[in-house]
Amino acid sequence: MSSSDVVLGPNQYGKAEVRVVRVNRETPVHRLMDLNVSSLLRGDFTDCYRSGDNSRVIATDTQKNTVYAFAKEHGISTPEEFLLLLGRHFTAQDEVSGGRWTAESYPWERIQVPGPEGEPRAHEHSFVKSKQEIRTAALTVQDGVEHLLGGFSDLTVLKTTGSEFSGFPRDRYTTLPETQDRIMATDITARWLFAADPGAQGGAAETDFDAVYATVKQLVLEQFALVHSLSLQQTLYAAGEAVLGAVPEIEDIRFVMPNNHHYVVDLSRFGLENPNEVFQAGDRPYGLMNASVTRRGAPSRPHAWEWLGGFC
Ligand SMILES: O=c1[nH]c(=O)c2[nH]c(=O)[nH]c2[nH]1
Repeated sequence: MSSSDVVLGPNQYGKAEVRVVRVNRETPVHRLMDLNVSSLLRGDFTDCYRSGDNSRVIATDTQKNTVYAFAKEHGISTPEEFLLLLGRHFTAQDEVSGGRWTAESYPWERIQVPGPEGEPRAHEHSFVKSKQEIRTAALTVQDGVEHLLGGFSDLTVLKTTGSEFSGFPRDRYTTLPETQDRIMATDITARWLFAADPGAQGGAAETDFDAVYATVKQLVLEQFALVHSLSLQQTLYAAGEAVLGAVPEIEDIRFVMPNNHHYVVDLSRFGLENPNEVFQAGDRPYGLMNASVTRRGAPSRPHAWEWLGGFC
C-alpha cells in the first residue's frame, strides 16, 4: 500500500478535563464555580499527523492555560457562556476552523449555620458538595456554525408505585411477568440543543442559561413523579414533551435512561408474603433507553451530537 492510499480521517485534539475552580470574592459572600473543562480543536492538522509538522498546532498546554486565564479575566457565569467564550477565542485563530468544548459543573451549596437568633442562615464562604446531579454543557463549532447543548448527568430518581409494564409480545424466550405495579428507577442523563446560535450577537445575554437549566430539571422531575408510567420510554417522552412545551429556546432534547431494575424477592420459601415491599436492587444487566424528542420540522444538526457517547 502506498502512502497516498491512506488519508487522515476526522480528527480533533486538545486538553481533556481541565479542573478549574473560580472563586468570586467581590463581596464577603463568595461565589464558587467548580468545572471540568475539555477543549478539542478541529482544523487542517494533516501535516502534524502525517509528518510531525507542529507549526499549526496550538499546544494542548496552551489550551489548558487559556481555560485558567479566561476564568480569571472573564469569570465563569454559566458553563454555557464560558464555553462560548472559549470556542470563539480559539476559532478566531487561523489554525482552527472548529472544535468541541465541554464542561461538567459540580454543584456546591452554602452550608447552613445558626444565625443570630438561632435561625438557619447560609454561610458566606463555606460550601458542601451537592450530589444530586452534574450539570453539563457542550459547544461544537463546525463549518462556522455554533451548536450549544445544556444538560445534566446522573439525576437518580425512583418511584415506589405508579409504574407498570405489560402488553409486550411474548415468545418462547419471554419469562418476564406482566406487572401493574413496580418500582421504577433511573439515572437521568439529558442534553438539550439550544435553537441556532443562542449565543450569537448578544443572544447569550438574552438566554438565561441558569433559568433554562432550573426549568428543565424541574419539569423532568415533575413528569417522572406525575406521569402514571406504562414504560420508561413513555416517561422519557413525556419529560421531553414537557420541556419543549415550556422552553422555546430548546429545539431538541435527548435522554439516556437506564432502567434500574428492582426485583421483588421471593419470600414464600420462608412462609412470608411480599406484596412489593422487599426488593433486590439489580445491578447488571439493565434496560437502556436512548431517545431524542424534537420539534417537528426542526433543522437536523447532527454535528451537535457527534462523538458525544451514548446519545442518538
Ligand atoms: O419500562 C420498560 N420498558 C421496557 O422496554 C422494558 N423491557 C423490560 O424487560 N422491562 C421494561 N420496562
